[in-house]
Amino acid sequence: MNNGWVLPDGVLRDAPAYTPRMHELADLELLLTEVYAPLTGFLSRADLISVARTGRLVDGTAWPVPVTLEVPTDLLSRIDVANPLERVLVLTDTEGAPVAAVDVTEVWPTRDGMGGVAGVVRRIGDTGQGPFRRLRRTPAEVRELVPSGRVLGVIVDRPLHRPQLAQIAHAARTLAGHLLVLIPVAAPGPDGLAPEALVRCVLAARDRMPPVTFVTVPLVPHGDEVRDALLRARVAAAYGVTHLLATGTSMISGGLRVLVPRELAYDTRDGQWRTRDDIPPRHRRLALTKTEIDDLLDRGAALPEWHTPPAVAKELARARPSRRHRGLVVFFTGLSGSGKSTIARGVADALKETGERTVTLLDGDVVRRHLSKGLGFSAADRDTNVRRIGWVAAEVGRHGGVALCCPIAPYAVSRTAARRFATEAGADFVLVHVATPLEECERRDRKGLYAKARAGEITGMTGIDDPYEPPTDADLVIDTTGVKIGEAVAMVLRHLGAHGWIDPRLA
Ligand SMILES: Nc1ncnc2c1ncn2[C@@H]1O[C@H](COP(=O)(O)OS(=O)(=O)O)[C@@H](OP(=O)(O)O)[C@H]1O
Ligand SMILES: Nc1ncnc2c1ncn2[C@@H]1O[C@H](COP(=O)(O)OP(=O)(O)O)[C@@H](O)[C@H]1O
Repeated sequence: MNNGWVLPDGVLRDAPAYTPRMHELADLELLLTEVYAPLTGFLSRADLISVARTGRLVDGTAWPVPVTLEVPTDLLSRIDVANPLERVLVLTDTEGAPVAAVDVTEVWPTRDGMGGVAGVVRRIGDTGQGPFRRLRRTPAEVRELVPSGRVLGVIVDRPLHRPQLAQIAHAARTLAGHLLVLIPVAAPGPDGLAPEALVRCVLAARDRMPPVTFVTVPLVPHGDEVRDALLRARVAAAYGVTHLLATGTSMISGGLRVLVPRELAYDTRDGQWRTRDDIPPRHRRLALTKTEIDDLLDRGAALPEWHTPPAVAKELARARPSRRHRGLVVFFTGLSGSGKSTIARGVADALKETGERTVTLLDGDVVRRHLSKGLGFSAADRDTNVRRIGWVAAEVGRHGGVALCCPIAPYAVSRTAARRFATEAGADFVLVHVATPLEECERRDRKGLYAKARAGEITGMTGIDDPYEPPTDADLVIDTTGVKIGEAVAMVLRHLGAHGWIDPRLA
């Protein structure tokens, strides 16, 4: 898309550059590939107000969601909207490679240090690489691939098991149309599956589908269920879908015809999936719920073949390995001297002795000497320190290892970030609050820091004159006062064993 907009190279070279946030990059790609047509850029303030009020742009075109770009104000100070040669903003991908230029026609303050930007976008570079990139087809490419006639669209944001596959096959047969499967990939799906894992699961069901074309779409929710459903329908229509298969509870069509599938159940008499009410109760097996499926996967049990094609089950088991094989971050938080390192070391030793898991210990001193070298104890530095630890721990978890982290981690936001990093990496996260009270930590005062802080020789000591926010989301709380070290370690091992992360006999 270049919108007839030609610029001298020098203008692009000197223009300020910015990497938008993930959801903005997703919108950008949909603008550039004309999936969002007739939109050609990020919306103006007047359009945003109009969309919020009426679901229409100022010119009356129906448009369901805000499509916005926010940029730091210091970059905006280099933009002069009155001068076409000085109002160009270059947008780069997460690696910093230029993707698009915005012809900025309006800017306005949004929140502290950030401003909204409106303007037409033009592609100036590739949107880059990524798994399954070849499936990011443009509407024009899809139209080439799909035979003329009716097109049944299904937006697949969860793995397909036999009941959904039977619904799709039935709808395609009824419609006598080609099947177009759209897979949203900009962010983890509602089941928390990484996009590439979702695509693998969907492709694994390919031979159970009627003739089909797959497209991955960088579609992210914009925060309103009804409007997002309208957007999905619009996007489907842009790809040439004529009929949309309703999934979940959403029956919103946005002008498309919608097919509402019946609830199917498994008939044990002949192994067919058919309308639930057509099967006598004693021969009827209902589809497994998400909780039942997760529970089977967590325990490493095979998903039953009557419910899930083996190829899909295999991909799901890879995406969500049993807890005994899944990455795990055990994150200890508490005051200095509460016992975090001592307990973590005991847990590490126990795991190393059995050899059942690989262990990385991200201990305070070592971390501060290497990973966080140069950081101090200001709020910002502590936050950076904890996020770095959380990031590294998540990478350990991504590869199936156990990471044990023991920073004070006084701030809830930093701990929440660490939890998010782990979850996004497909690992589990256990927060252990070592809740030994200050008096006991101070009594231990292994490094003499509390005494120094009381004497006023040092400042900013956690618990004395620096804050500690006790967690409200701890999975395990241990006060080590009067507790033997071995018992505190055993409490953690028991918790890990009871929830399936390690052999319960280890405790
Ligand atoms: N001002 C101040 N406040 C708290 N702690 C201090 C401070 N200055 C140095 N130390 C020593 O540093 C250790 C804590 O570092 P952390 O990396 O765990 O802290 S944080 O999570 O970044 O807040 C901690 O060690 P541990 O006792 O092993 O926790 C302290 O001994
Ligand atoms: N049940 C217990 N668990 C852990 N540490 C204990 C326990 N009882 C006494 N301690 C002592 O408390 C101190 C805790 O120090 P450390 O593990 O370095 O704390 P932190 O890492 O939280 O700063 C150690 O000297 C340890 O021997």
